[in-house]
Amino acid sequence: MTTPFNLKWGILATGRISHTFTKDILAPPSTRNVSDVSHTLVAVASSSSIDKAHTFIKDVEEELKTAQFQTGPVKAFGSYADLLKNPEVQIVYIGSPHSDHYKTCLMALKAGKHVLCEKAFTLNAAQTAHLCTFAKSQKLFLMEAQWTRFFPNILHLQSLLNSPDSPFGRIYRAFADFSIHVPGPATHRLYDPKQGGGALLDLGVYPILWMFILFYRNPQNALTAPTVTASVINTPLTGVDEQDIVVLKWDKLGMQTTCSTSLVGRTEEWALIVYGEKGNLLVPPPLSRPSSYTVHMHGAEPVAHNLDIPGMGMHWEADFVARSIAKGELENPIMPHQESLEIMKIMDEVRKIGGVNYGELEDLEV
Ligand SMILES: NC(=O)C1=CN([C@@H]2O[C@H](COP(=O)(O)OP(=O)(O)OC[C@H]3O[C@@H](n4cnc5c(N)ncnc54)[C@H](OP(=O)(O)O)[C@@H]3O)[C@@H](O)[C@H]2O)C=CC1
Ligand SMILES: O=C1OC[C@@H](O)[C@H](O)[C@H]1O
Repeated sequence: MTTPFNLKWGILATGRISHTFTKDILAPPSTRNVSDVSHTLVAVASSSSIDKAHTFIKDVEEELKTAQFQTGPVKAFGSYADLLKNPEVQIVYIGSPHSDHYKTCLMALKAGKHVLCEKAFTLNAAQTAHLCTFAKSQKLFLMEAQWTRFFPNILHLQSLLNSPDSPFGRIYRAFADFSIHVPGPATHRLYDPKQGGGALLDLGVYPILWMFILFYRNPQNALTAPTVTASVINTPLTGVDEQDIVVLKWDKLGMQTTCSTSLVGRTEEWALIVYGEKGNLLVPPPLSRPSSYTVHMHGAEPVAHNLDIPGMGMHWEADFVARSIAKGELENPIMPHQESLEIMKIMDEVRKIGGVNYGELEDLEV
């Protein structure tokens, strides 16, 4: 048996999702039948206090100990810049708010680190384009953490729907929705324009990315971006988008898809319905991590397929990142730069229609 490629991670930001991601990547790869790659946590940084980094490490270690997982010595830092000076760190995971992604990605790339950055990648397409070009010029790996794309069953669905012999036949249309119910307060990350708040960047990215999973790569679509129309309602609380309805028209496929998202009135029952000539595909909420999908062929009983997800399921994207880095790839073919850019362009268009902008945070710092 060959030794697995081990990737050494630094975590930037000690919030909710960094915690989930860190626990997932430290679960033994054997728990998900993986043997070619493994992950080590070498450092954690908080932008606000070194105590938060220490607490984060302690909490993760405590939780993993209970499950009898092992971590090695982990260094704590009180600033992102300090962690980036650590030569042991090969890649950073960025779990800060949307408004911080561009600045921190750029800083990490300038420090010579590979980067996996949470969704939404940046505040706008120009920032994404700049990061992708810069990462390539530095020969560094860069990826937006669209983790849902890496679930084995979702990769299976992707190839099924994009195959010339798709069991669903011609697809007529599809509806996807990711809505939750968080009616405030104005200081909440989702409402705060200084953190890149609003439904679209946080949740609306998922219905759009599902349409990319299912349709963008269809051979007949020839990697053509859809045209976009949208309707947006902004919240009186802070002016960011509370509700977005986005219609994507895929001319080469002769179909259109609806993507909706809202911070109030959460999705019930089905989050995605794909209507096909021979049958329908139904996916329950949340679209970030559905626990099953149902195939309902016309004239037959619906068949539910459960997704077996150890932990939260964020390790799968990390495994693919490790494989890319082991091979010297600068982007991963499952989540390539071009798709992040196309999705960001769609969201730019929607924000333009809704008049939502983040002021100087949208500038390009170089
Ligand atoms: N993939 C997924 O399923 C999910 C992804 N996300 C994404 O993760 C990111 C963070 O979300 P989440 O973890 O819920 O957010 P949290 O508010 O829980 O954590 C964000 C962390 O970012 C750091 N930070 C850096 N700059 C700022 C700033 N200006 N204001 C506030 N915090 C800052 C802070 O850590 P410190 O002080 O230590 O630097 C903070 O704890 C977002 O991009 C979001 O879209 C969120 C939830 C689920
Ligand atoms: O990515 C996400 O998925 C789950 C949501 O609850 C969260 O707000 C969002 O950031």
